[in-house]
Amino acid sequence: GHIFGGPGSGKGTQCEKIVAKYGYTHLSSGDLLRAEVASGSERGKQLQAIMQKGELVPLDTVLDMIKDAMIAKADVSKGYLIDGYPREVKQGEEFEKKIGAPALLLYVDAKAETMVQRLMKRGETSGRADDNEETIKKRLDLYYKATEPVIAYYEKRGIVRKINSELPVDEVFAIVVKAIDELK
Ligand SMILES: Nc1nc2c(ncn2[C@@H]2O[C@H](COP(=O)(O)OP(=O)(O)OP(=O)(O)O)[C@@H](O)[C@H]2O)c(=O)[nH]1
Ligand SMILES: O=c1ccn([C@@H]2O[C@H](COP(=O)(O)OP(=O)(O)O)[C@@H](O)[C@H]2O)c(=O)[nH]1
Ligand SMILES: [Mg+2]
Repeated sequence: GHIFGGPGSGKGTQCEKIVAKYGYTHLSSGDLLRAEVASGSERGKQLQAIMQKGELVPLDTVLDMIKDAMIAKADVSKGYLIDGYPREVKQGEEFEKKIGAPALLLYVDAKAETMVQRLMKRGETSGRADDNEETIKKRLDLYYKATEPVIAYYEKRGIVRKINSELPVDEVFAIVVKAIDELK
């Protein structure tokens, strides 16, 4: 399945707990991109510039990275948990064409104000170049403009489970567990 939500909504936090309980293969598109940046490659340098501005990396680049990572884990995987993807409707369409439809979309939802607060706090220690006020604002704008419409696309298939991530982490996780177990 996919886990979906705005910047700082708690995707990464919930993914860690889901992986510990269910053993799914966690693939975060943001983490894959940051790994490429950390490698110091030419492509990494281009990605770094885009991410620092809070813009979206071209669709094919991200999809290829996810696909390669899925293939690399295919023989040991109990299922995939894809974090922070798709970021726009077109990406969702391409994912379905090249890989397949997700079984579930966990939509962790928090208020804009909450997300900004969490990211500012995370920025004190994360070392992430995009956890600063200016970039956070751009990531949020882009989220509402380009990413949120993805929900409507999947809602038509009845696979969206919306979860209020304003609650404490463990309460959010209890709802996540229910959504996953209902599916099994
Ligand atoms: N109160 C509360 N805080 C949370 C919850 N989930 C995450 N946080 C805090 O919010 C911050 C951001 O959470 P992440 O899990 O990194 O958010 P993310 O959605 O992965 O964000 P990106 O990496 O920017 O995509 C973290 O530093 C957490 O401590 C939650 O359910 N409740
Ligand atoms: O599928 C993706 C995932 C991430 N990004 C880029 O990577 C950054 C960080 O993404 P992440 O999911 O880690 O954090 P979020 O934007 O949700 O705070 C984004 O702002 C984008 O620039 C992207 O372009 N496509
Ligand atoms: Mg994250």
